[in-house]
Amino acid sequence: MEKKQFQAESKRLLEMMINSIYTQKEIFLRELISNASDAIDKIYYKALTDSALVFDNESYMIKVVPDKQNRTLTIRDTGIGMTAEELENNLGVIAKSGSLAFKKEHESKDGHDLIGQFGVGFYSAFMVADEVTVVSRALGSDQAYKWESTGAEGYTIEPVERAEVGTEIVLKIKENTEDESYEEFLEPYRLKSLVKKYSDFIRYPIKLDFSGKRLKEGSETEVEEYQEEQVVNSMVPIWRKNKNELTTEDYEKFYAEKHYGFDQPVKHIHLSVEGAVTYQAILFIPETTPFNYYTKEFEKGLELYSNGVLIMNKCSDLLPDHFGFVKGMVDSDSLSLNISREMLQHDRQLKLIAKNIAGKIKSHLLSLLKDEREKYEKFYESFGRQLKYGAYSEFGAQKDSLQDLLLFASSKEKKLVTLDEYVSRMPEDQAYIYYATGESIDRIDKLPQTELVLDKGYELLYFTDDIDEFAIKTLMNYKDKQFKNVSSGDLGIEADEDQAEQETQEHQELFDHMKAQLAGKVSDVRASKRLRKHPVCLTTDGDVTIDMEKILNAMPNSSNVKANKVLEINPQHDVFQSLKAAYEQDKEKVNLYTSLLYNQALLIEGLPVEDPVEFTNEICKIMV
Ligand SMILES: Nc1ncnc2c1ncn2[C@@H]1O[C@H](COP(=O)(O)OP(=O)(O)OP(=O)(O)O)[C@@H](O)[C@H]1O
Repeated sequence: MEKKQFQAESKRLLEMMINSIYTQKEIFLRELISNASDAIDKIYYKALTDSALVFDNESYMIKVVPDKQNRTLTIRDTGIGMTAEELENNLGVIAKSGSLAFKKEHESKDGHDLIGQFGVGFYSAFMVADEVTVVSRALGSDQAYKWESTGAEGYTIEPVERAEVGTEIVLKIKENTEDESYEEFLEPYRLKSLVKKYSDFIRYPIKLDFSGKRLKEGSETEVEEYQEEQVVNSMVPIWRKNKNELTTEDYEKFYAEKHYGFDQPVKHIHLSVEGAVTYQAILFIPETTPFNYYTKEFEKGLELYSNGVLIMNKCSDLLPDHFGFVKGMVDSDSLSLNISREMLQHDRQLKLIAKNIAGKIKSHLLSLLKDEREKYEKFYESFGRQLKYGAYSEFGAQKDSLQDLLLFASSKEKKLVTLDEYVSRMPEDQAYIYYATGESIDRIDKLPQTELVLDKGYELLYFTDDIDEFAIKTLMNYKDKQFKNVSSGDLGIEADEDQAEQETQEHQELFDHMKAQLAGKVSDVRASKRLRKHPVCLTTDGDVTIDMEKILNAMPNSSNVKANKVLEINPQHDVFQSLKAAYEQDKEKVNLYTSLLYNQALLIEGLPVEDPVEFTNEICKIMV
């Protein structure tokens, strides 16, 4: 029999294919199953226009048969088959896709879209096989043909007998090497898991035989041998089903089966979008943070399917960072895939899908916040920090779309509130949105700086997360109301300003004396407008607050940021009377008091005293 040579380009291409196009050997099964599914689809198409042909779903299937003894793996289908000419053209010429030609001839409009388009998938078989044999009988023909090849050397075609229409591809699986085990492709359970991974939603049943030993039904000791055929794929993708037919349990089951997480998602979003882009998606908002979520190891992304076949496990381009917690999948037929299907060629479609998805996620989160507050708060506990970080990063590029999703603890009923809730109940005379920073709500409540704002009956937001103040500084304002740290120089509460200024002027000499003593530590000492019961506190002038100073300086490579600190003294407090008296009689005592008051203010702020030994000595001095 004459051995035909692959065309010269084909020969090179085949070598390239076997060695470099695909990164994973296991995808050969996906490619062969996709071809088998295409071949069945082609009968379906023909039946649409040929009344003599009846397409009844029952008769069509794909069977995968491993044979360990002969070291072969067979993929058999009941599809349209190939004539000798088609075998020659489709399998003898690499990069020639019979499926693409067929697709052009039969424009599909009903979702039965063929998968093949490049004319290379078949050759991935040579990644795991030394020899590939294809026996095929075309629809409408009595004669079958056998195509056989051991790779780059060429192929033979000869007539053979085959009872049914369809194709059978037999792979002679390679011997194991030191680094590679090919044998795994002869294990039914491994094959099943590959079908589940890549081809679960192929429309036709994919069958595999399983055999082994098991306990006889009803008996606890008697063992029997069994052999059974199982359909291993789910066939109908849940995302192609009508939302009305699905229950929350169906979605939760899908979430668990797909190993998206061990938790129960707080919400699922089922999308079926048609228009500028066409895609289906099922997205989940998880409840709990994956253990590595806030680390570099975490990889965001959605599963990407094209025509029901898995293309990419984690397509990160589909999700913006601030929604990186979302799990799920997208299936679109309108993507341009590259030859190995491992990458997307033009990302215009993908960008459109990603933008569309981000909008949908946002609107679903907003409706969760509005209609199911408790669930939203649960979600926010896990991923709120991500949203705040999203508002802050990229110089606030996303702040407008994220600000309404933010929640902060508030002094009113000690609950989480949205910025909108805060602003909508602000009294008319309140000019700013007030917040205080600290380690915990308890600590903040004890801060002297909060006294005036709370006395006024204004609501206070508690910022206990490092990112809070940075996020809010990026927002700058919300509904035209600026944010104001209760420790900032000017609180915008008018009534007390004049009096404080008067007091500062009255005692200017004393304050100047104290300021000179604290040179390099504080930029000013003045009478406080905000203190009620406490004698002293630290505030800041300018943009950098004490908390920001702490956070920025704790970062690696910090550039030693300094907040402009101001020591505020409460002129109504008894301590101030002692200070005044000392200033008139004993300057040394003033210095001692100044140092003590400054160190107290540091402690209240949660900052370390600069010289603890000196500080305790000073306390002893006033005790004796
Ligand atoms: N099981 C099969 N039954 C019928 N025809 C087949 C079968 N397998 C392959 N073919 C034919 O061989 C052609 C080449 O297959 P191959 O997998 O190389 O490329 P493809 O499926 O067209 O494109 P892709 O590279 O995108 O998978 C197919 O287009 C199809 O016409």
